[in-house]
Amino acid sequence: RGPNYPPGPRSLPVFGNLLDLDSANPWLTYCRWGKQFGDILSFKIFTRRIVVINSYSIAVDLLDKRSSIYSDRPNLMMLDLMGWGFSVAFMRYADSRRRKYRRSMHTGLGPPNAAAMQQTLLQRSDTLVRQLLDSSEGFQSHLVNYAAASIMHHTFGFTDWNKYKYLVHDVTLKAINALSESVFFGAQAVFAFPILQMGSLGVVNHLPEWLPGAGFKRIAREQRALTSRLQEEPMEIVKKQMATGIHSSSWVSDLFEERDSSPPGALTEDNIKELAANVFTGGFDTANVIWHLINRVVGQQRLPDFGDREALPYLSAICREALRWHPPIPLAGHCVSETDEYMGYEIPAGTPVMANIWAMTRDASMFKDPDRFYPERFIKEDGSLDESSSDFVWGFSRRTCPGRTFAELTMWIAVARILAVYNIHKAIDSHGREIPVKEEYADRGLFV
Ligand code: HEM
Repeated sequence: RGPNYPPGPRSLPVFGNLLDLDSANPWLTYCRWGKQFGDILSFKIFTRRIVVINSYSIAVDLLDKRSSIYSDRPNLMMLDLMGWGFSVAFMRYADSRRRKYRRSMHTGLGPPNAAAMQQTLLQRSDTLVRQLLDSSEGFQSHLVNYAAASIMHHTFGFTDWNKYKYLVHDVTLKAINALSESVFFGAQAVFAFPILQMGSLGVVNHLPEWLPGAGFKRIAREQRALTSRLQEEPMEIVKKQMATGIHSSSWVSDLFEERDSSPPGALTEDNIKELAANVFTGGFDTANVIWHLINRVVGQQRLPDFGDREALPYLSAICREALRWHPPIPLAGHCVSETDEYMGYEIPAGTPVMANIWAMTRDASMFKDPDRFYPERFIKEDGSLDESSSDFVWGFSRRTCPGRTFAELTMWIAVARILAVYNIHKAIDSHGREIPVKEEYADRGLFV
């Protein structure tokens, strides 16, 4: 008898449970298994065992309380080959850059830098509201552009969207889409490619490109070209602008100035480049949340700004509910770095552990009538906002989202201003009936 792993479905000899998975919505398969096997379960992709956590309380027990061993990520050679080695999201826990970058992101994108972020977002949301008036059909692309332009503005100081939008559409989004389409057909898919687990670069490099299944070499080459552009090009522009003294101050220009004054531990130029690329590639899911706005109108004489945030808890509740109802990252994949025991089960070192955030959002004991979009659930009896009950949508403990404050501000001001100016209602079909809003994932972000 093998070790006492968490229970799970029977698996086939070669594929394991690969064929059982709904590859577009694996969290739904995990929910189904959860009903059968409990809130902690395990299954196999080929020979690789994966643990899934379906409940918030178990996620807290393991990912929070034992975070020193549950904050790793799997070793994915393929990502390095594709040039994604800069990404904090994929970095191993012990990587010395990880803590440095997270600390710096907290300074640049967290509460300490709220005033600068708010300044940027007021300008960008103003543009968004105007663009929606010019052409409301392009609603979704306006939102993507708003999220991207805000990040570009804050990070690099690029205010002229038309001039720099190629960096988003021709470089960054292409890199993200290619990664999620060609390699990630579901977060667990990375575990499905045994080749991704291969610890040896040498082997990958020696496979001829024409070999069936070796198409990843071509993908990797194309990806490397894009990931290198997305790291180099904006940085070169900022450096040139700084050299000629015409730059607008930005997070990156501040980091360069800090580096030049050389305090101990300052980031190197390579660090700054990688850090900026993290932010640039991290922010796009924000747009999807705003997209899921539902019909509620706030009457205002003027456009709301950040000073109104305290006084408008219902707006914050709408943002919270949008994130709960449709979490942009439905699965957070951690990896356990030491063998652990939980509830009598063994979880061997190196096992990927998936937190099924989507399942937690549908837990009726935490959220009554969980499929209903109902912002009021976040308003307490005294009218104030319930601040914490859905924080898990930002992930867990040492790997929680470092872009949270930036994303929350980006969403809040866009939602506030759109609702202040426009009536939003459900689309109407040809018979004049409302088309219900479906909770579904149209495209796949990096983690989905
Ligand atoms: C609505 C918007 C967003 C949501 C819901 C979200 C949610 C998440 C979640 C669930 C994780 C995984 C946490 C875990 O593994 O436990 C994550 C990681 C991450 N997010 Fe976000 N995020 C959003 C926007 C952003 C933005 C705007 C940025 C950057 C500007 C960003 C940068 C990152 C990075 C770098 C990581 C990896 C952290 C690590 O592995 O240590 N995210 N995010």
